[in-house]
Amino acid sequence: MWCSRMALRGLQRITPLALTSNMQREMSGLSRVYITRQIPPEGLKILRESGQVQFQLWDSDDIPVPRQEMLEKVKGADALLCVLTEKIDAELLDAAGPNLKVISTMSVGFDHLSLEELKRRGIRVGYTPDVLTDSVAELTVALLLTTSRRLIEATHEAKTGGWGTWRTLWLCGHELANSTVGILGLGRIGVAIAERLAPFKVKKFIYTDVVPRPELASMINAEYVSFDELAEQSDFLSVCCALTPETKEICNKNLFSKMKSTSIFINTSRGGVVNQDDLYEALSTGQIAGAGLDVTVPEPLPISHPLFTLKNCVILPHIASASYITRNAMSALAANNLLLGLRGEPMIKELKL
Ligand SMILES: O=C(O)C(=O)CO
Repeated sequence: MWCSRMALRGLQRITPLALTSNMQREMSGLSRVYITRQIPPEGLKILRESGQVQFQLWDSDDIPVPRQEMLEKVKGADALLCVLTEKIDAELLDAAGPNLKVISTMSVGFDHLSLEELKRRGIRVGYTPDVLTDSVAELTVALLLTTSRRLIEATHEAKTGGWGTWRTLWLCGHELANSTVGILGLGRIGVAIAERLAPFKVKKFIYTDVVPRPELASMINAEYVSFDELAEQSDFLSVCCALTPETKEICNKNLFSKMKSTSIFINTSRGGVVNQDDLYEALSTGQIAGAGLDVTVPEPLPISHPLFTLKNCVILPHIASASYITRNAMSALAANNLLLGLRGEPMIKELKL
């Protein structure tokens, strides 16, 4: 059902069957929005109270909207609010039709959006950077320590009888003190991770990117190095770059073969930047010491996947931004971007296409 503020208060029932969507829109004066997921309450509240839109949503957080359902439901919409599991491509934009003016994604990543198509059609795109930086940086540090200090293995041993006497080299890991931490793709999140790691007495931060980022680098005293130098020198390598055609599977056997056998690889960006077969090889042969992944291809990673068999690989189910505050902030920002976009005003966070 399309829900406007009035309808939600039970003052008005939408929608006489004989009217086309354009007629309904013109009569109500409200823009039509399709929301592809049950998003956290802050965003829904903003949309409801705006008096600007009527919306219809896929009312589940547990199952993504089936593609066919979405293709039908977007017909005639003025705006879509989506999450990262929905592919917004030419087929979907065709299904939505010419009224569609705004896509607002509740994510900082935008690899699920066909940007060329959106640009060609003059559709504006909102996204949600910044509000999730703290949460993602925090989780990255947690994952890094969990992997490097082998916490999952350790709790498993403690629970299952593997805890014998105190042993001199049992469950030894790698420490951050005096280490070199490398960041692949320096942006807000990379800086926030480094700021949190610095108090662990990291010796040096290095980074690589398409071009040097002196302003960001100066915040964490990081040195710009080549891709190969990053691989060779990092004791901990944290992937923070966006997934683009250029970064697809950039972490492959070429990178892993240059890393130290004591190095820890961490990925909280997108699974697609890693060649998982090459990573499995590097982990299982001891080419690198361990990997912590919050993101994989596909998601969810099938439980039969070989990476799950490795003790030195910690896999999380894409939860880097999963704190109540952050997810509500993302939801609110996505709603506000959408409303501003529909009014033809600058969004709070808009992708430059
Ligand atoms: O916002 C994103 O892009 C995410 O991956 C959510 O953590």
